[in-house]
Amino acid sequence: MGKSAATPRRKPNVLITGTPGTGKSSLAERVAAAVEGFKRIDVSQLAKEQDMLEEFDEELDTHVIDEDKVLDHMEEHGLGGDAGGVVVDYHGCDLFPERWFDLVVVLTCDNAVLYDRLQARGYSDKKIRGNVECEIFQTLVEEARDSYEESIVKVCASDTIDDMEENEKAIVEFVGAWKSSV
Ligand SMILES: Nc1ncnc2c1ncn2[C@@H]1O[C@H](COP(=O)(O)OP(=O)(O)OP(=O)(O)O)[C@@H](O)[C@H]1O
Repeated sequence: MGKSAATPRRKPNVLITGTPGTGKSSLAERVAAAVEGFKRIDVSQLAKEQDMLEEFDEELDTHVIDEDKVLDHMEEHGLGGDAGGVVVDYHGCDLFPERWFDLVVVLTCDNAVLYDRLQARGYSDKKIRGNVECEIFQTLVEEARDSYEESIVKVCASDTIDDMEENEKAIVEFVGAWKSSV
């Protein structure tokens, strides 16, 4: 993964996105554990903990986050300053300011593998179908490419534990190679 030094951040900020179940939380946890001083923000978890949820969306079978509140909170807690060193994971990417991130990793997964993972979570058939369709249509890949500069968007397979280890290694290397522009 190439280095981008367009910002004065001392450490890069990394966004991990992808369809639910592709492995964002698992990878973000590993990265945060592997890089000293790196902080993780799981956006869904944050919205729940800080009571920043809007109504329950019956159609999507999930809570909708209050984006304005979540973004303000994130800006104040690490994304707004020059320190950097935040790894964020969320199943969306077009809500965040483009300037926040130096690397955007989109995880993808084989449809059958994803189906099994979501079924193992006890999701309804409808919710599984919705998410697998999201993966088939490569919705998050397109959203990331529409929202961020092409050179910082990396699409990575996340089918196996080997993939996860490889993705972790690539992100850790990217962070290690980072040099601030000031
Ligand atoms: N690359 C992988 N290889 C094998 N299993 C994986 C991989 N990535 C994730 N898993 C497993 O798949 C399940 C879902 O992973 P995880 O919770 O990290 O996904 P997620 O993308 O963060 O989902 P959500 O958006 O719903 O939070 C977990 O049981 C995890 O252990």
